[in-house]
Amino acid sequence: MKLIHVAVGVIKQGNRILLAKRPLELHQGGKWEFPGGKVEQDETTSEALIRELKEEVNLDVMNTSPMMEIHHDYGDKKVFLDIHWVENFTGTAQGMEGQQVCWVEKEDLQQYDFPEANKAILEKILS
Ligand SMILES: Nc1nc2c([nH]c(=O)n2[C@H]2C[C@H](O)[C@@H](COP(=O)(O)OP(=O)(O)OP(=O)(O)O)O2)c(=O)[nH]1
Ligand SMILES: [Mg+2]
Repeated sequence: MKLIHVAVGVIKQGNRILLAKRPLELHQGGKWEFPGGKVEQDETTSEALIRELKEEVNLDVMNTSPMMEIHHDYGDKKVFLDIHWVENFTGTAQGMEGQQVCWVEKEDLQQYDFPEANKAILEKILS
């Protein structure tokens, strides 16, 4: 099975984290995610994340810093999530692909339905 390298951003503003809802037709559709997307050839994770966050949520990101890496097998798809913190950015978050986005207080994150692989990310954010 193909392994997909995904750049994922935990975007932080004060005590809040940005979430986006995955469109229903996509893999893991209908669940909440930390915005991001596939890393293309010849791109670093940070470059991919900066590109994706502009495309998906219209944020201009200055830099990112590595947070954790997760390998997960969904059965129909294997992912390598390369997760970075994003704290330096400008702009107002909006769902550029029609998806819902929202800023959520850290303490309220557990009320949202995430893909299975995200459990460890939540633990890290709350630790
Ligand atoms: N962006 C993001 N993806 C996640 C998270 N958790 C998680 O398991 N994933 C998985 C779901 C998808 O299989 C994959 C992300 O793929 P993607 O966003 O680049 O691709 P996509 O499904 O939107 O498809 P595409 O149209 O961009 O090709 O990683 C998360 O928190 N954020
Ligand atoms: Mg995406």
